[in-house]
Amino acid sequence: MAVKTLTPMMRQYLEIKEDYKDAFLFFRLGDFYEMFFEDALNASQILEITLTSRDGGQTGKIPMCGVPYHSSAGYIETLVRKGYKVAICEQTEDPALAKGIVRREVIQLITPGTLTEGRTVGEKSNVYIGSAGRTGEGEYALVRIDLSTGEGTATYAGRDPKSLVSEAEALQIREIVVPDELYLDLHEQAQARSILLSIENEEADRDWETALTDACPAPIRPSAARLLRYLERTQKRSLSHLQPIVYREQKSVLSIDPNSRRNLELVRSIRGGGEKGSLFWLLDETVTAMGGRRLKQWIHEPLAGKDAILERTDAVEELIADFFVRGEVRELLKGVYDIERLAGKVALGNATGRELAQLRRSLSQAGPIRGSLAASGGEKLKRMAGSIDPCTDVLAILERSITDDPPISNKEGGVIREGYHARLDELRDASKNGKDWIAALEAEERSRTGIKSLKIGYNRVFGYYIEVTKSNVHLIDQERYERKQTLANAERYITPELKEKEAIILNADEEALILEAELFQAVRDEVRRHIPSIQALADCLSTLDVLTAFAEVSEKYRFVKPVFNEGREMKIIGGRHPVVEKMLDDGTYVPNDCILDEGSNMLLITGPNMSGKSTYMRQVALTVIMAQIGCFVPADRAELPVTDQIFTRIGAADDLAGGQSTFMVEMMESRLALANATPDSLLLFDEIGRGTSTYDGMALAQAMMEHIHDHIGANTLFSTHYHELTGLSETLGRLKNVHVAAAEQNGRVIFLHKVKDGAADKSYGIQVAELAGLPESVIRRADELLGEFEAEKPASEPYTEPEGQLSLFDEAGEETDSAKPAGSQSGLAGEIEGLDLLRMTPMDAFQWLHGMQERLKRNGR
Ligand SMILES: Nc1ncnc2c1ncn2[C@@H]1O[C@H](COP(=O)(O)OP(=O)(O)OP(=O)(O)O)[C@@H](O)[C@H]1O
Repeated sequence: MAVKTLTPMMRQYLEIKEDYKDAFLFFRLGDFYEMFFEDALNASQILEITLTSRDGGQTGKIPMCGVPYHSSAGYIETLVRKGYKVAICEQTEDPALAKGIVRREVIQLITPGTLTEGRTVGEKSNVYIGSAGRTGEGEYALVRIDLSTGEGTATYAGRDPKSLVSEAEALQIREIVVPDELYLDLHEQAQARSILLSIENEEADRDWETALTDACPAPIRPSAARLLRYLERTQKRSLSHLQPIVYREQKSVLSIDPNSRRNLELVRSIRGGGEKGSLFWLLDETVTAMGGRRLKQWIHEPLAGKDAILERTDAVEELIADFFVRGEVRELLKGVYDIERLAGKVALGNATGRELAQLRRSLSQAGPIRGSLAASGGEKLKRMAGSIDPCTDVLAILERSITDDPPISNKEGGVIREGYHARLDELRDASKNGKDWIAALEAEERSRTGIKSLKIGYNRVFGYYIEVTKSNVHLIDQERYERKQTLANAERYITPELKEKEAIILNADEEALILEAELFQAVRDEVRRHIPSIQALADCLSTLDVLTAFAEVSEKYRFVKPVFNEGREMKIIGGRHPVVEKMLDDGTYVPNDCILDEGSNMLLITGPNMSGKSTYMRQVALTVIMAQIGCFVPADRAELPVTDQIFTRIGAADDLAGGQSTFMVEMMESRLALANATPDSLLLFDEIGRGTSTYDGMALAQAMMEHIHDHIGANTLFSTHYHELTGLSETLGRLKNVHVAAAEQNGRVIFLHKVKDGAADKSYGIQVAELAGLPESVIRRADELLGEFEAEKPASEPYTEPEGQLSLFDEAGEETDSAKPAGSQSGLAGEIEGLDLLRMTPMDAFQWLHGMQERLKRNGR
């Protein structure tokens, strides 16, 4: 484009746009933000606003669209939510004083990871911006910061792009800042998960001591530095509320891989995707937004150290015991606003008078909360009381300076309290006296002239005026009144005294507004100096909120305090799935025990479809997680080890977004578990291998169980429909069979949901299908076919006699007669034994099987 031929303003636009090519440039023009060229074409479509054009000088018409300044927030949010960036370009000098074109600058770049306000910024959710880098060792470092609250954490996140991006997704990161060289590596994965990648190659030159906690390892630091640089560059505001970034050492938390978090429905349910039905939903009895966010963080990162866990569970126990203190604390907490975000707003410079009043109200609750905890009998609660600093300095400043009920916006004044500043009081007095004088004048003029309808009004153009209807004009003193404006049926006048008072009032008002803005700014700056203590208080109160919520739910749902042992034994008596139990809501949930010990730490769970196998497995995982976030657990009694990692392979949440097939996801999750699990881990495998052919599936399932048994030794729950696998308990010493019981009544299956020792005897597949309402004809036919299959199959074939089937895989083979296929196939076992499976491809195996089948057919003839 021939830039020279453009108007000067469009040249200014293009110069600024040059630096923000990847963003929508909101260019301030009077009361509008305008967009031009491509931006206008795209935004008009996305935002469904009218596309117009503007004269661009010799270039002709330029596409343009705009949104009013006052309602811009919603439009900005829409664009950012959709993954775009918006650069806000303001006029940075007074148009009245500008020589030529008004100076304009981008004052903020709003991106998906830095959107701190708006409808869609959930109160109880964090908005994280992340930053990734690669360490010398080839591992990814992942740092995240919530700009609205100032908190930041850092971790290592695996070695491949997929694990990094899915970890970022699990950590609710919406945008990842990366250096150039990582962009291509991560691009595809990030796009699949709707995470924006932004490039930043420079590092911030902030004081590093304050940006990171000491524990943060050196390889992570460059990622943090780039993130801070990006924030400095895009926000162009004070970031003084950013707290030191805390390093999350993998060992200190119970690690749950992203798929497992999803599968276990920790913060979101799989069906529907909302919070309802998740563990968070069940436990969230917090009363502050900060508490809600803290609870989510805890659920994301349960603890893995006994002492740290006991700090929490002991406090919960004390809060349960002290009903009175708990009630009082919860009541007081209800008066606490989101001080963490309020502190963020103070730092970012956009806290209003009303928000400072909210901060004041919140701080005023801290003292009583501390008092209440201190008066309780509990040792932990007393200790918590000691760590609450109610920020009395800040409270005193706010009490002195801010009015009781400031208006939503600061524009009209009314924020600074009377008595706070002598000059402001004087000005307000002057204005008030002037207004009183005018009110008196109105009364006086009415009685003097006898015109009842005479009134004194005000508008911006003419200032104060005396208005008299036309029919009364003859009654006034024409000498004293100067006519200023004529309306349809009234005349407006001024008098010299009125103008004199007007000058006093307007000057006083104007000066008062300016002074008030200055005073407010000073108060805000003063508060800003105390941000670290406000954040410390926010930290204490959010923790307290979550602990009291734990006490509430634990009492309400009859949870018990878990006992942690030093070993790996797990003894859950009368355990329940807390969410399913709540959903049933009729007391029909059937509690079950789960005992894993030295002798048997692997359970192979069989039972009909719908009997409750997967619910049972999930309840064990949830019990472990609840215990390790410091909550009580849904059981009559629970003795638990401290688990270091949980891996699950539970169906339902297939990674279609990531472009994986069901079976592939299953295998990848299994690989993750087998590669990373330790003896202290908990593994849950729900129907492994069902995504492929029966033999493949069964073979994989058995091989995995053997591997876990022989090489990992972790507590493991394995559910299966392959009854053939139940014989494995004979060879794997620590594997125990259990089944979820069902009964049959009049040909119909009845689910008992009770977990019992031993393997299930029947699968009831067809009965369950009948329950699901499959057409009767199909059910009848299936029954018929089942009868045929069972009758046709020789004793040695799968499905009829578990032991027989199993022996096909049995190394020894010759132990049972049934292992030897009948008659002429007597060499089969030997041949199978001779196969070098590790060197065979699936195709080889298939061909071998095919050949074998051909032989059998020939022999049969
Ligand atoms: N202990 C229990 N008490 C009461 N109801 C239960 C219990 N366990 C499970 N249920 C109910 O049974 C339903 C099916 O449970 P679940 O999905 O765990 O079965 P499953 O055996 O894994 O089934 P499938 O093999 O078909 O996947 C659950 O939705 C729940 O409503």
